[in-house]
Amino acid sequence: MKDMLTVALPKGKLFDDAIELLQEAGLNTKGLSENSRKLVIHHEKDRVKYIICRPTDIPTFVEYGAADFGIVGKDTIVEQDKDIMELVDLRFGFCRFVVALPDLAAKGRDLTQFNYRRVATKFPKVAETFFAEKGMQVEIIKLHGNIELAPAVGLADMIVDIVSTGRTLKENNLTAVEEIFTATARLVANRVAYRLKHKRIQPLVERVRSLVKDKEVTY
Ligand SMILES: Nc1ncnc2c1ncn2[C@@H]1O[C@H](COP(=O)(O)OP(=O)(O)OP(=O)(O)O)[C@@H](O)[C@H]1O
Ligand SMILES: O=P(O)(O)OC[C@H]1O[C@H](OP(=O)(O)OP(=O)(O)O)[C@H](O)[C@@H]1O
Repeated sequence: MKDMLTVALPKGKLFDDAIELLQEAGLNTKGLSENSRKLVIHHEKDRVKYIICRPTDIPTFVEYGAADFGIVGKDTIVEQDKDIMELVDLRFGFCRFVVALPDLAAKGRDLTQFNYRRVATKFPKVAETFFAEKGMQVEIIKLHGNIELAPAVGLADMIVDIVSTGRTLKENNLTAVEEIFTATARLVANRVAYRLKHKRIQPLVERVRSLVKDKEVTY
C-alpha cells in the first residue's frame, strides 16, 4: 500500500526513547513492547507498521526498503556507511567513541607509543580510519560485544568502543585516552520511500524535528 509506513525500531538501549518520540509525534505506538517476541506490529487503520530489529541491522532494513524509515545510532551509521538518508538528530542515546588503554599502560604514555599493537572493537571501520589518520598501523580484531574483556585477557592491547557513563571502562580498569567522536540516535530514511511517500513522511519528520529541537541531549 502506497502510504503505509514501515518503521524499523531498534531493540535495546534506544527502544524506549524511540517509541516515546514517535508517540509524541502522533504515531499509534500501541502494542510496542521490548518484552514481546512479536517482531512485526501492524496498525492497519493508522497505516503504520513497526518492525523490531537488532540495532546494527537497522541501516540494512532501511537501505533495502524493507523499512521506510528507522531510528539508529550515529555510531552505527558511520561504521556501516550504507546508502540511507539521515534526517534528524534525535538528541537521545548520547555516547562517545573512545580509544581506551589498560589503566597502567595509559599512565604517562602517548597513544603513538602503541603503534603495531592490537585493537579490539565492534567498529573496525571507525577504528581503521582513526588510526590511519594518525599514521599508526594497528591490527584490528573484530568482536561482537564485551570489548572491554579483550585487554584483560591479552587478546588486545587497547580497545575502540562506545562509552556512555564510563562505568564499564572503570570496572575493567581501562582509561579513555582519546575521543574519536560523539554520537546520538538519528532518524533515517530509505531514499526511494522518502520521495514516493513524501506526503506522509515529511510532516512526520517536521513534527519530530520540532519535538527534539529544544531537547537536552540525553544518554
Ligand atoms: N552505553 C551505551 N552503550 C552502547 N550503546 C549506547 C550507549 N548509550 C547509547 N548507545 C547507543 O545505542 C545504540 C544501541 O545500543 P545497544 O547496546 O542497544 O545495541 P547493540 O548491542 O550495540 O546492538 P546489536 O545487538 O545489534 O549488536 C548504540 O549503537 C549507540 O548509538
Ligand atoms: O560507559 P557505560 O555506560 O558503562 O557503557 C558502555 C558500554 O555499553 C556498551 O556495551 P553494551 O551494553 O551495548 O554491550 P556490548 O558490549 O555487548 O555491546 C559499550 O560497548 C560499553 O561496553
